[in-house]
Amino acid sequence: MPEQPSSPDAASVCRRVYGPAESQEAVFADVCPLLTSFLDGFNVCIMAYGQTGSGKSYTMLGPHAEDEPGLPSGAHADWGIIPRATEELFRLISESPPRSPTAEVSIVEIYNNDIFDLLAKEGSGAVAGIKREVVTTQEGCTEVPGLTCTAVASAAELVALVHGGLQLRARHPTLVHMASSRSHLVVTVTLTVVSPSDSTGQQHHPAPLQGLAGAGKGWSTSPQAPPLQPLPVDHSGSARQARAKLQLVDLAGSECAGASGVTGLALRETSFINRSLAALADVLGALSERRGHVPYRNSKLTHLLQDTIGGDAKLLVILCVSPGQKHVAETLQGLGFGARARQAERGQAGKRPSSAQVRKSCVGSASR
Ligand SMILES: Nc1ncnc2c1ncn2[C@@H]1O[C@H](COP(=O)(O)OP(=O)(O)OP(=O)(O)O)[C@@H](O)[C@H]1O
Repeated sequence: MPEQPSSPDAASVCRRVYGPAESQEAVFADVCPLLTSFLDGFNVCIMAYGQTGSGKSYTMLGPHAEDEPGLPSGAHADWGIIPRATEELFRLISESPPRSPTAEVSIVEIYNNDIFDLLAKEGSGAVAGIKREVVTTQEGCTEVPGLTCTAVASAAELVALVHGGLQLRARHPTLVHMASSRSHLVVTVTLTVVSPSDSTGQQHHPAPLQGLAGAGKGWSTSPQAPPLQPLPVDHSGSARQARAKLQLVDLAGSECAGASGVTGLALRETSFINRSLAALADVLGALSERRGHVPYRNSKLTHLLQDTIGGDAKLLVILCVSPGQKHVAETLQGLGFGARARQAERGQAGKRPSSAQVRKSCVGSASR
């Protein structure tokens, strides 16, 4: 893909197009503000979408992330969004007031429309991808009963867990990509702020996190972050909890079975991948058209991401496209997906309790 949008389509889809020589750092600079939003209490989703082999895993994780034993010390030009976001997140948390949020992480892959918990341990203590289900709670939030959520206190801990999860992720060589990911990877970071009640039993608002980001706003008072009602608030006991969710998603690649030459099991995987990506496009389409019904439950992927792509959440889609002429059909298909994501910016989710506007953005990324 050329450095500048080459067609009205590309120009209208993308907020920003990154050329082949653009650094990981430059891409992350545009992602970074969403971490501030997360710390302000918004649910946030950052996902990479594109055809197989176009650079999604590179963008989200970095090169050979499955081989990297954790977050290396010092600067690393090749780091992808997940290690960079993790590091930035904990930097911001370290600048928070004394009542800082606690962070938990869960890591799942969605393989053939089944959710596997990549942090779950068997009785022997070995990590094994255990199958889970996603449900919608009475409050309208998504939940995965039994999902392993591990408390993390540093970026290194979190990235080490991601590394461990990647060891279990399904991969399969295809004609297009020798190390093709056959599943969607979803890393979920949940921040919890607990605000204790005072001696009268009166409950305070959750501790403002804005000090972290210097925005001067709190979880429930920020004029720049008005739509905070949808945050699940747990009034159990004497403390009040507010949670915000960040989902970092490395999608499996869209794929033309003819081009990738897959057969048998891999062909079945391709079919599930393409169906779930179509379901994601349908959800974005429904959001952009402000339809009353958003078909989140048509696939496990969209059901799992419901809290961070619908309602008042902030979604950032990075489209990875191939610079090769022979991939132009896939590139156009990716731009079509991006256009839906972009249009959803002004849409509303029908099932969310708040009618506040959905805020979404789309960033185009050309892979090298
Ligand atoms: N910007 C880049 N600079 C250098 N190498 C890159 C870049 N983007 C991708 N690559 C390399 O191209 C190859 C394919 O990239 P990657 O694994 O990220 O593709 P993918 O879109 O995740 O593929 P799949 O959907 O099949 O899993 C990898 O070897 C990766 O390191």
